[in-house]
Amino acid sequence: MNIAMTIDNLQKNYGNHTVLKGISFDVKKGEVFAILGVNGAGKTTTLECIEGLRKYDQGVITINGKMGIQLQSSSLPEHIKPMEAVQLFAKWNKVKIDQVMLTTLCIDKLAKQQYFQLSTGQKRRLHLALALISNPDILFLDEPTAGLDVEARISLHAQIRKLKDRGKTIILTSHDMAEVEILCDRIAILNNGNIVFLGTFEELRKKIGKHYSIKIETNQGNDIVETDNVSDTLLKLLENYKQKGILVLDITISRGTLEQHFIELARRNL
Ligand SMILES: Nc1ncnc2c1ncn2[C@@H]1O[C@H](COP(=O)(O)OP(=O)(O)OP(=O)(O)O)[C@@H](O)[C@H]1O
Repeated sequence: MNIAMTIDNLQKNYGNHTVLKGISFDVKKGEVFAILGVNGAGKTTTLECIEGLRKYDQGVITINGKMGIQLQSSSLPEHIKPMEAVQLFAKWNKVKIDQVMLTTLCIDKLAKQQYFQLSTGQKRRLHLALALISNPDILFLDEPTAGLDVEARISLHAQIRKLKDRGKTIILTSHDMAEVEILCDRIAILNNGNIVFLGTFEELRKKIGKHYSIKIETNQGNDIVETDNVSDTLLKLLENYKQKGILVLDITISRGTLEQHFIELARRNL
C-alpha cells in the first residue's frame, strides 16, 4: 500500500461556523506534505481531526501506520526535565529510548534545565523527540519552525529531511512559503473551508500561469513583469524600450516563488 493517509469528505463545524466543507486528499507514504492557508483557514483543525484530538461532523479518515504528533508549546508540566519527559513517553509507548535520535536532536545537552527554562527552539526539538519516541510512520508537525531563529530553522529542516530519508511520512503546516518550497513534495491550500489547490509546486506554477518574473533595469528605472511566455514578453518589452530610446542595462529572469503563487491563488478565490 502506497498511501499513508486518506481523508474523504472531512467536514467540521464550530457551532454554525463551517470550517471544513468536506475536504478530501491522500498523502503518499514517504511524502512531506504541507497544509497551507491564511490564518484561520482550518489547518490546525484539519490536523487535529486527523490526529484524533478533535471530533468532526462528517467524513472518513484512514491512516495506514503509527502516528507521531508534535506537541504544542504549553503541553508539558513546567518543571519536568527533558529526559524525564522522554522517559515518561518511552514508558507510555513501551519502547526503548533511541539514544541516537536524542543525540541528533541535542536533547542530551538539555539535562539540567526544566521545561519552562527551555527556549522556543529547544522546546520544539524536545517536542519532535517526543513525537519520534514511538518510532512512528507518520509524523504531524503543526508549524514546526514558527518562532525559531535561522540556525534552529535550518537544523529542523535537516531533521525533517533525515526523517524523510528514513521513509517517514511527514504532514506539516507552515506560514513560511520558502520553507515549504524546499521541504515539501506536495501541498494542499485551504481557503474558505475548501482545498483550492492540491499538488506539487510545479503543478501550482502551471495552474497559476504567470510563473516567470522578468526584471529589467534601464537608465530610467526598473520594471518587473510577470509572464508565462518569457520570449514573447521580452521581445515586446525590448521593442518598446527601443522605440522610446530607453537603454536596457540588465535583465533577470526568475521563476515565481511559492509565496507569489499563494497570494495569487488567494486573490482569485476571494
Ligand atoms: N475550539 C474552537 N471553537 C470555535 N472556533 C474555533 C475553535 N478552534 C478554531 N476555531 C475557528 O476555526 C477556524 C480555523 O481555525 P484553525 O486554528 O484550524 O485555523 P489555522 O488555519 O490553523 O489558523 P492559524 O494559521 O492562525 O494557526 C478559525 O476561524 C477559528 O477561529
